[in-house]
Amino acid sequence: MTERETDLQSFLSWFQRGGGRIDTSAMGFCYFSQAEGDRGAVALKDMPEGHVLFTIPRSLTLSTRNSSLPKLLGPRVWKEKRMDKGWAGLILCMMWETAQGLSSKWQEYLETLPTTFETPMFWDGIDLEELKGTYVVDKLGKEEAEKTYNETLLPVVESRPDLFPADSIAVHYTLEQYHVMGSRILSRSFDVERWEGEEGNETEDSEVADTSMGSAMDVDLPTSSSADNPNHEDPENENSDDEEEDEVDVSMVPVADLLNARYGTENAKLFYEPTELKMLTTKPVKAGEQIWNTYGDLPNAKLLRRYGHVDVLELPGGGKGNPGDVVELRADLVVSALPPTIPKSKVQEIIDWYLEEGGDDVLVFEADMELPSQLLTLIRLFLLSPEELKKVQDKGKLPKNKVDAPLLDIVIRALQMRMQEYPTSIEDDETLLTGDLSLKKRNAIFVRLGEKNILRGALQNAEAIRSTLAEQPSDTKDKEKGGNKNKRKTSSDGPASKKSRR
Ligand SMILES: C[S@@+](CC[C@H](N)C(=O)[O-])C[C@H]1O[C@@H](n2cnc3c(N)ncnc32)[C@H](O)[C@@H]1O
Repeated sequence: MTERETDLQSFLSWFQRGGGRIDTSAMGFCYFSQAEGDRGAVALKDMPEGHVLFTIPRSLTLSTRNSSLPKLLGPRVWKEKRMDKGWAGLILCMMWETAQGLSSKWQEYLETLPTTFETPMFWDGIDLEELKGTYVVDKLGKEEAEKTYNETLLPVVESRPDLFPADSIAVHYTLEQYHVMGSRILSRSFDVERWEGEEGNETEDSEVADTSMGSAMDVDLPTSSSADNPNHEDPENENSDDEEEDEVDVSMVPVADLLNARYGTENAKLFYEPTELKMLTTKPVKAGEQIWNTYGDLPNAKLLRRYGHVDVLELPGGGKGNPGDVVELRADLVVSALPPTIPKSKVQEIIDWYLEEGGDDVLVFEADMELPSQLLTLIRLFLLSPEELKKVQDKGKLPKNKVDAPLLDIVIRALQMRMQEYPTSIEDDETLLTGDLSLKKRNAIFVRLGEKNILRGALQNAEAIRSTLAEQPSDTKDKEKGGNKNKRKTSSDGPASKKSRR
């Protein structure tokens, strides 16, 4: 047995001693290549849907509810110091539990968690250059994380030398450790819904545990596999709804976090019960297949940013990539693509009104290459006459999609400008992928190539609609709505009710 295998075995023994149960006749853990996720689980026999692969006592999950640190600091201080907001509290608990060494209940678990990551958060400037054109770097949230560390976490640590001895600060409570713990949470935590009446829900402790902002994987009610508990976004970038925060504990869930995920392959999911969590198969699984959890079939940009890997599958239209890819187009780029004849003051007024009405500041193109309806709506607003615009504003309703040549010209210009944000072409990237590449570079190329392919498809779609319109008699041109009568499609859903959370 290699050293890594021995470590994994001793971790699994710890798990079982703590009350965790694994059906070892049905499932085993093994090592894949790093590009394929390192550790993972495989089925040892055929299993039907609903087979219990393993169970985890709630007491073995690591959260601000289960760690003793919040109680030692005191619930009032915990809240006052904003340890109940975002992930700072859980990060501090994980740091503190690590510092406790053998006396921490989770020592063996914490020792198995990664200390290095393939996520761009840890890349140097040269590697980050490979992501130019994607919005990944803008969303890393490194500065925000550093601010939270310096302004929120460190003052707590320095205020209680009895809990955080001075000589341990430089070892366990550093900024580097803060990023490591944050990355562990980002890539491995679960939103675990509280069970009604669970200890602490009505007591002072429940206030202590009211913390959560984001996590990696879903947990479902035992009775409903469709009742998704949607993932929050990362804490380093976004705020989540307080209501949702009240209902879940962001938790590190030993063993459940050993499962990898790949687009469209989920065959197991975590369900919660009053005292334990259960990993069940969600479809029949054959012996030898990998057990896949779901991370939500995310686009490669998000997978890379959160988890440090990308999904590369055969695509229906040929080539390889992630069918869940998307590309984002910022509304300010749409504004830059407008004809100079539209006065700046009008542009600003329209943008302000559009955002107030719930329009999105980022327009998302998906792999189906459809033109997002919000994009069409936004551009239409700029093309309305002052009278039409006033009518729309008086009604307080965004206009319906109407696709015509002036609108498509702007769409095409915006897409071309977006494409120019990438320093390399699609052909460059395809050639690069045939060579010998570092994992980081390969992953970055798949992210940007997936986005560019969508942009190219959307551009071709827009050009095709424009040509179809040009061929039509002039009296029918303006009547086309949303491209329905054209072969190529535009998206038909209305504007989102919330601004995008980036
Ligand atoms: C929840 S953990 C899964 C267990 C992990 N493989 C391990 O060795 O501990 C998530 C991490 O696994 C890796 N991973 C998961 N799915 C993957 C995939 N399809 N391809 C490559 N890496 C994957 C990524 O590094 C990700 O951050």
